[in-house]
Amino acid sequence: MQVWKFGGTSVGKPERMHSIRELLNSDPSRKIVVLSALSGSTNALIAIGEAAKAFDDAKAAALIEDLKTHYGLFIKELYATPAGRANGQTIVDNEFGFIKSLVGIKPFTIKQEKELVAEGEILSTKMFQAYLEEKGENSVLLPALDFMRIDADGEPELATIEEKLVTILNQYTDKQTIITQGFICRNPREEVDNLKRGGSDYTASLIGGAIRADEIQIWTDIDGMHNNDPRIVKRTFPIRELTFEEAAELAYFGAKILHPSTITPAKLRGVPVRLKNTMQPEAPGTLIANQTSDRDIKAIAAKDNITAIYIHSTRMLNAYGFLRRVFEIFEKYKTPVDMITTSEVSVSVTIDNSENLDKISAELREFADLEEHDRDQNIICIVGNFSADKEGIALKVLDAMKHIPIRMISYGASEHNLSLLIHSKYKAEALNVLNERLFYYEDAMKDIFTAP
Ligand SMILES: Nc1ncnc2c1ncn2[C@@H]1O[C@H](COP(=O)(O)OP(=O)(O)O)[C@@H](O)[C@H]1O
Ligand SMILES: N[C@@H](CC(=O)OP(=O)(O)O)C(=O)O
Repeated sequence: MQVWKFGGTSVGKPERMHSIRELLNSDPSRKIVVLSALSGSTNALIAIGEAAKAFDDAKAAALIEDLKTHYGLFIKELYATPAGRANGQTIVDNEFGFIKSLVGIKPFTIKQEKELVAEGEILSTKMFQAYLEEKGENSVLLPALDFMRIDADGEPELATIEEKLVTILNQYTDKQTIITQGFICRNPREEVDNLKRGGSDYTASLIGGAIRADEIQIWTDIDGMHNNDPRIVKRTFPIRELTFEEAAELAYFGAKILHPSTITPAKLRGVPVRLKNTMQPEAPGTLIANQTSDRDIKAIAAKDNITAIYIHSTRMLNAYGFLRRVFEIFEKYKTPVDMITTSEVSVSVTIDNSENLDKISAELREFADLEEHDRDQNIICIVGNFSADKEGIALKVLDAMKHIPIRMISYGASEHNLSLLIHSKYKAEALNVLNERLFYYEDAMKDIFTAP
């Protein structure tokens, strides 16, 4: 069995949903199909929630009407028959009736907000299942809220997911296609919750891991993971193969095509992940698996909104226990640290969640001196096979960056990652100069020095 996930752009237009059906039928394997909300819907639902929170009923009602109109037009093109359209209209009327009732609850709490945001995936999957039914396909809609669980820390409970899903799937052995929602889940209080923005990729990987799928395919609007951010850099190309470790580093450090946690369940259960393009299905895409390929430097990614914290020990040389005390504070505030550099008396760290920064700083000041934090920083992450015997990689990176001020460097923690901290104003320049130096320079040199 395979798990195929289609993102917001892949379900965002009626004709795209038609293409998904064709894609599903062009491959004989049984599949669990994970769908995101129509592109733009999650943002629109969040905006409705913001208006409700602010007691701005008129604004909330207007935003709801706009979104409902969008869905009304969508279903007109999605279905071919009057019966199909009537079915689609019932789905839209029911879900928007529910959305209105949610927004009417005062005060509008986080519980209602999560139920509201979940409506994006509920609508897309119900509409798609009704479309497959109209076409007489052998499919069923399986609510993710029946099996997708997170714990009190927001972490998915893989064992529970596996147990519930396997039991449910046993009832549908005759179904060729099983549709479910990405992103949404239940928390330990049984409330509707979610896996955070972009979380449908994670759903697909959790399902793929839970059922030990043959393959997980993430279908999106680009022909695989590119060697650099195509929104910022012009000359990028798709990478054919990545190891789980390389893909995890890229996703964590900003390659938007994958949710940062996607790789973990797939890697745990050894399920390969393939990134494919809905608009160009014949393109090979990117295969993420255990194998390595020989190119040393694979790709570059950038993570935004980073804050750097510079901590100096007041006890000076040979103080032990200092790092433990520092990291206990970050642990206490559940704030992950991305980059770390140390000297004998100082440690610098970066974080991307600065929600508790004031409290963290106050506790650090009890035993350390802090410099002023550097906000609006960017981590540039170069990913590849950097095993200890490889020469010259850092030289190439630093050569490319010679005109850009570097605040921190992290190299050697993993064999797959070299990270640099720079101010975000240099991000586009850094991605572009690294792209030219790391991926095109040698070829350009060959052209210059090879006699025609
Ligand atoms: N290194 C990269 N390789 C490929 N795409 C990337 C990369 N970095 C950023 N992206 C962006 O990720 C987008 C796909 O992710 P996303 O919008 O979340 O898709 P979906 O809606 O299908 O989940 C691409 O359109 C591309 O602009
Ligand atoms: N709808 C969610 C989940 C998601 O993963 O979307 P996408 O597959 O379009 O990134 C979001 O917008 O965050």
